[in-house]
Amino acid sequence: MDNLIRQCSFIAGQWLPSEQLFPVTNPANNQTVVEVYDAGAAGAVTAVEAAYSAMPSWSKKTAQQRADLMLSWFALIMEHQYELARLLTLEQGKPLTEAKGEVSYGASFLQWFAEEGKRVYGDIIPQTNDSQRLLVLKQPVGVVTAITPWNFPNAMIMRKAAAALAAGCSFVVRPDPQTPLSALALAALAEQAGIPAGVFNVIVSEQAQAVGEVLTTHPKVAKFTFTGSTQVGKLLMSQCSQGIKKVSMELGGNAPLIVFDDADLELAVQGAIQSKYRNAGQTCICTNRIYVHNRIREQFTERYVAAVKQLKLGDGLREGIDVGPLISGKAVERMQSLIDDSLAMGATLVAGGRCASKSNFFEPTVLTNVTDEMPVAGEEIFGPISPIIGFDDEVEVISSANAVEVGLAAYFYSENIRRIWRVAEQLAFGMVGINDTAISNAVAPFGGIKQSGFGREGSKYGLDDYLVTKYLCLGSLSD
Ligand SMILES: NC(=O)c1ccc[n+]([C@@H]2O[C@H](COP(=O)([O-])OP(=O)(O)OC[C@H]3O[C@@H](n4cnc5c(N)ncnc54)[C@H](O)[C@@H]3O)[C@@H](O)[C@H]2O)c1
Ligand SMILES: O=C[C@H](O)CS(=O)(=O)O
Repeated sequence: MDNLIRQCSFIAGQWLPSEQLFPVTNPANNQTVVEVYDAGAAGAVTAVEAAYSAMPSWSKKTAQQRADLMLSWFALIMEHQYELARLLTLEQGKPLTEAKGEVSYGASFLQWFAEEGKRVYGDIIPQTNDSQRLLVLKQPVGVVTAITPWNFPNAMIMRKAAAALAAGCSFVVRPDPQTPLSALALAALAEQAGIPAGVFNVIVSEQAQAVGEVLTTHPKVAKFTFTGSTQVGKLLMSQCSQGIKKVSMELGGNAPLIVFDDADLELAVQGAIQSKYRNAGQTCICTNRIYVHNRIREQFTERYVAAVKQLKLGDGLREGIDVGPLISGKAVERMQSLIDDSLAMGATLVAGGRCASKSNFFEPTVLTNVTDEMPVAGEEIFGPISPIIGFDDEVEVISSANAVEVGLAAYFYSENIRRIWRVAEQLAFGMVGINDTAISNAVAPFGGIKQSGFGREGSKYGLDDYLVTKYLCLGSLSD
């Protein structure tokens, strides 16, 4: 067995087995990779208690001492980048090149927040009378719990854990049970790096609701952070309200990609392909709707379809694969119904559109003559389908782009600087890619508005969610 594969939850620096095992399967062949122990709600309680006990000594360390340990962890992750990537592809399916990218992207948050943690400044406020001195302290919020999704089983954890640890908080995460191996491997490397027991804990369990209850309501939890669907985010947010936990939510998206008639067409085609088919379309910021000005729609579609047909579909462990399997048979069925519904409503299938029998491999698909009324435009696809929608007018297309309940990422292509500023300022999204779709970066604030959630991960804003502001009023100082 690879030396980074673990089968037990990591709690208080211990690998804890349990009574119940469940399989982790490879979506490329539905074979069991390994069985893991289900820690259940009891394990979650033990982890929260362990994080609570670890908090005082961890928060008392200097920012430099925490940074040194975080950078040791960073170094071990990068040293084991290939092993971590292979494990990620085995459990999630993405091509190895993408998995390696995810591992280094996740690790970059350790590097970034190791430094940011050393710049958590307070304030001295000019006093309004001579007998008082007014100060502001920033302090760690306390025990942080997290629930993360299967589509980025490494980076979605590191994007939270790095900020929490840098702020002086201890951390408990429950990864999606379809993809727990990456989280457990990260825990093994945290242990090797000398991250103290109880500071970073991983709970593996299929009991989503029961574990979620603990992580959102336990009295010793100060903050909860979630990455996942808007639907589940709403439920978990309501659970957090019982104890008024500090909350951050990274939820669903429905990204428009607008190609204006003054766009660099080749740039737009390549950017749309990258954004649409990364992780087989299973990312929160994947292009979900492609709006193309009618004057260039035929040209764009021809080039785009030709590029889509070049994409290689297959097992992510194989060389030269561009698109891996979807996470499950359920995801395949959803793609098929989105396509069937769209065709029934007048869309045209011009590439792909089916799945190799009894597998999770869904062909990269392109639909044209799509309208905003079709589910494939209104819903988050989370798969390898490109809906192309024509438009004539800038005002009309901005209104269409914004006419969704979510607001995570948006993209557009134009070579006109006046249009760039006009459109960028009117798009109702947390992040906007302009003539580029590779926008994710630890130094930049990642997050959405509307029903895509709140809070920002990465950037100089990323620590705010893990700190509390305390006002000190030092009085009776005058003689
Ligand atoms: N904004 C972001 O940064 C971001 C990143 C990745 C994914 N996402 C979103 O996540 C969704 C896809 O991921 P998913 O299918 O894993 O989402 P999901 O909401 O179904 O699951 C997310 C996590 O929540 C857990 N969960 C599900 N129901 C729960 C419950 N009742 N109580 C406690 N935990 C529960 C799941 O096991 C998983 O670990 C998409 O909507 C995507 O846009 C957003
Ligand atoms: O799926 C959502 C992720 O946040 C995408 S990325 O890893 O930040 O690009």
